This record gives sequence, C-alpha cells and structure tokens, in this order.
Amino acid sequence: MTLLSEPGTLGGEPVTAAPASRHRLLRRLLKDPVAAVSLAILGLVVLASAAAPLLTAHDPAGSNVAHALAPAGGAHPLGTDGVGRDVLARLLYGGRTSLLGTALATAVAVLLGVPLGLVAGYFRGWFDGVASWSANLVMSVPAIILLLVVLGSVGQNTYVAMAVFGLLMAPGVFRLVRGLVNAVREELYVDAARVSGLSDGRIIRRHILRVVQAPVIIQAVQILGIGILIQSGLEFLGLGSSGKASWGSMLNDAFGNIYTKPVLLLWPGLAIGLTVAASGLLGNALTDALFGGAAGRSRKRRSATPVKRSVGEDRPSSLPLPRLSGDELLVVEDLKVTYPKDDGETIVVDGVGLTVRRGEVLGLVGESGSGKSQTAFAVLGLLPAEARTTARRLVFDGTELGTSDRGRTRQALRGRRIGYVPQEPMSNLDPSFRIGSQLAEPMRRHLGLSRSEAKEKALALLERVGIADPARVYTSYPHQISGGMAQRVLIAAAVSCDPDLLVADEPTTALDVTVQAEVLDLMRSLQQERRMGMILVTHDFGVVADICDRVAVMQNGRIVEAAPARDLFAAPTHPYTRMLLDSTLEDSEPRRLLGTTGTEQGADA
Ligand SMILES: Nc1ncnc2c1ncn2[C@@H]1O[C@H](COP(=O)(O)OP(=O)(O)OP(=O)(O)O)[C@@H](O)[C@H]1O
Repeated sequence: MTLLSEPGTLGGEPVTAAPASRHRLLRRLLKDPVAAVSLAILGLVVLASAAAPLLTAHDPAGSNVAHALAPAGGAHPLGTDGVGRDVLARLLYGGRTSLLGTALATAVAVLLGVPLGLVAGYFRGWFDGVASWSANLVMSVPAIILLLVVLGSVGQNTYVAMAVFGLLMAPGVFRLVRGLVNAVREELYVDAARVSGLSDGRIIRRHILRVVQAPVIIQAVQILGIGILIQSGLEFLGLGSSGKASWGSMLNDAFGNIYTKPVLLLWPGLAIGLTVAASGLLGNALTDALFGGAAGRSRKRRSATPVKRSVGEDRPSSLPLPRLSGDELLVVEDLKVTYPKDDGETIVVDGVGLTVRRGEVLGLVGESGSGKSQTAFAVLGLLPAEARTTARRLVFDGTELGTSDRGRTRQALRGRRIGYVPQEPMSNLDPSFRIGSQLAEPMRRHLGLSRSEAKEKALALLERVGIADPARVYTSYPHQISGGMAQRVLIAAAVSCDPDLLVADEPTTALDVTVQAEVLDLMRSLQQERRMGMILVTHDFGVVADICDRVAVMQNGRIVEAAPARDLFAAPTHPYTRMLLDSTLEDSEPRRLLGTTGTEQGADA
C-alpha cells in the first residue's frame, strides 16, 4: 500500500509526543508568566462579578440626580456617573452582563459549529455540501447589519444580540472542526478503529473529538474576547438592554460626560481592555502549551494522490468464476474498484476473483501499485469515500457483504469476525490512549466482557504474542514501545475477538529484518492454532514461501495467475510471475526483458 510518510517516522520508530494530561497542561500554563497573569485577571473579573452583591450595597440601576458626578470616596469608592449611579456597583454588575453575554455567544458558536463540523467532516457527502454552503452564506452576511436588523425587530436585548453574534461565529468553528476532522479521518488508527468494529459515533467520540478539542478551546477563548468587544460596542451605541448595567452602557454614559468627568471612561475601559487582552493572551498561551513543544505526531496518511494511468480498458471484464467446494470462508467475484478523475475513471482493481478457505493463507503478491491493498481494503470495506466498488459477489461465510463500506453487515463483522493487521504499526495506534485501553475496548464491545475480564484477556494475549512484560506494555502509550512490539500489539488486537478471517497488509514491511521473521512465525502459529483464513498482502516472495498456502499474483489491478504456493514456485506459468520470481533471485534478468506481459489473461485465486 502506498503511504505518504511524514518526517521523523522511519521504520516504524516512534517520535510521537506523549499526550498532555489536563494536570500537565495546567502546570505548563502556570509556569508561563503571561498565561498565569491572564488566568489571574480573568479569574478576578469572574469572581468580582459573581460576588457583586457582597462587594457593594448599591443598586447598579439606582440613580440619584442630586449626587450626579460625585467624586470618588466615601459611600461611592469610584464616584457616581452622570445620573448619580454608583460606578463601582455598575462596574461589578456590568461584568455579569458582559461575561454572560459573551459566554452565551461562545456557547452558541461552539454548540452549533462543533457537531456540524464533526458530522460534515466525518461523513462528508451531501450534508457536508449543504453545511459548507450555509456556512459560507452566513460568513458573507455583514455582521453589524444583521445585528441591527435583529435588534430592530425583537427590541433591544443584549442576550438576543449575543446569541445572534454566536450564530455568526459558528461558521468559523464549523470550518475549523471540519478541517481537523477531514485530516484525522484519514489517519490509519481511525481506519484501524473502524476495522475493529467501532461504530462511527464511538470513533468520533473516542478518536476524533480528542483531536478537535484543543483547537476548539483556543478558538472559544478568542470568541470570548471578541464577544466582549462586540457587546460593549453595541451597548455603547445604545443598542443593549436598557436599564441593565454593563461595561458598554458605562462607556456610553462616560462619553456623554467626557469633558466634565473623563475619569468615568477609565473604569469600563480598563475592565474591557484587561478582559479582552487577558483572553487573547490566554488563547496564545494555550496554543503554545498544547502544540508548541509537540513534535509532529508519528502518523502516516493513505495516499490520496490520484493516479494517471488507467488499467484494463482493453481487457475482457468477465472472468471464469472460482470453483466452490463448500469450505469457502470468503468468495469474491468480479471485484472492481474505480476512482473518478477529470476525464472518466481510473480502474485500480479490475475484475478480481478470489477465494479463501478456512485455515488457509492466501498470498496476494505483485509490484507496488498493482492493486493488492485496494483489493484487501475492498474486502474490509475500508476504501476512501470517493472509491466506487462493485462486485458480482462478495460473500463472507455465506453472507453477502455488499460493497457499501458503511453497510451494517460489514460493520458488524469488522473486528469481530474479520480482523486486520496493518502495515504501519505505530500509525495504527492512537497516540492518546494507553495500549491496554486500545486492546480492551473492542473486546468489551464485541465479546461483552467486563473491564476486568477484558484486561485479563488482553494481558494473556500480550503474553501470547511474545511480549515479555505484558503488564508494562498494557499501561504504556504507543510512543513508549518499539515498532516490533507495536506490531505484536496489533496482531493481538486483530485476533482478540477470535476472527475467522485475518487480512494482513504487508505486516512486516515496516519492521526490522530481525523482527520480521518472528512476527511472521507468530502470525502463522496464531493462524494455525485458530484455524483462521488469511489474506496476506505482500510483495515479498520470501514471505509467501514462508507462510502462504496459495498465491494470487496481481498486475495492473488484475489477478494474472493463481496457484498453490508450491506449484507456483515450481512452475510459474505467467510471464509476469516469472519476472517477479526471477527478480527476487540474485542473477535476475534485467526488467526491460520482462516489461511485456504477452499472453496475459485473467485468473481467479
Ligand atoms: N485514493 C485513491 N485515488 C486514486 N487512486 C488510488 C487511490 N488509492 C490508491 N490508488 C491507486 O490504486 C492503485 C493500486 O494501489 P494499491 O495500494 O492497491 O497498490 P499495492 O499493490 O498495494 O501497492 P503497494 O505495495 O505499493 O502498497 C495504485 O495505482 C494507486 O495509486
């Protein structure tokens, strides 16, 4: 399978940063003087506003014209405003209005933007189209004009204005979340979670939300700051709730008395300035604390680079069907996978037919790009959304699976009866979770085990796959174990629910040569002990010779030869197979002699 690797992730060696716990995050924030001061200011503002009735006995709305513009001191520590209201009381109670208003706006933006972004980014399709179009539409509306229209029609109400402002901010949150989800849904550990049979809802909660939450928190803090500015602006213009103390209305009053008592501008200005600055600085500090030190995560993405070639246009599309003996676990007939491109479609799997019997290992071999992984993914139901899959039959243990990746039948089987061992061990483990929880979760779900039963079984499995210290690995994060150990963990996970069929996609490619043989031995012994059927995707005839019973050779999306492994090695019939076999020998023929495929014809495995 072709993967784009990110820097620092060679050979499955881990470079993943440990996930920051909440405590560690708080500690890191408190160590940063800017963040600590910002937190202290915001905490003080919130506390003072909440404790307003304890800090002042004055009614913030109670005016006494006889005491208008009284200087600071005595009963009025900060003096009175133009109509004799106590400035300190208005400042404290005004903080409540400003904070509640901006919290409302932030809540509306987050509560609308996050779920819509999650659904649009994860499921894409028509919902994504409609939601993105609506978000663009809302973003193109001039905010202040909409606010004026709304306030004009429902009357002057600060909270309605802030709810509308939240609505206007929601597309920003939506786009942020959608973008993040789009990126993370291609991660291999998300595929692995789908293979392990987790439902979409659970994958979103468990794997996607974790990635989204930090940027959303940062954006929410920023909306809080902007919300205070917008709200104060509206109230300064006299568009807030009349009679309610707020920092914006204090500014309005102060502006009217700017020549007689300019100090009135100081208090609301200071409150607004400090709160907005503290929110902005806290947002920056959070960004640094959450992302600043983190090395890029050790993740690899499946290539989405469209290929230019089209295969199989000139070939017969109907193939002889596999002969059925009754012991077939998986029967695939005329499987075709295509991707749309500008001028039509690219065929990457073209009329593949294969059969896997119980207890049998079928090797899928061929050069890079020949369609091995796409065939395996089609069986697993893990192809990208843009892939179009058709098959005359795709039958697993007597049940027609259909070609919809999200079909309920397919979801119910993945992880439970069809296991998957991926190529890149590190990228298929979620860096945010301990190994134990990643192993136990599918067992609890599929086998209905309790937490302690799942733990017990996970520890036994870790021991079975040759991990010397299962208890330590159980509590480790993926970055704390080696690539070879991670692959053993994934093999343990793949067999944890006793599947009937195991699909292994180049399971040893990313490993050290010394570890490869051990992992292959382990897979063979597990497969024999559990009598599982297995599809092993590989380009390595050494691996085929080691553990495969039968082999199917793929070229340009088609199976060109299929035979028992022994026969294929003894007497390969297809020129392409001979070329592949020859090129594994030291004195292989130069490949230019083997480029033409001559009498190539379809075959089923
Ligand atoms: N998302 C995609 N869009 C278009 N073409 C794709 C996509 N994913 C894979 N392909 C193409 O499908 C073809 C078969 O890819 P596949 O990954 O099955 O090859 P492979 O035989 O497994 O090779 P490798 O051993 O390198 O992984 C390749 O030409 C590849 O470029």
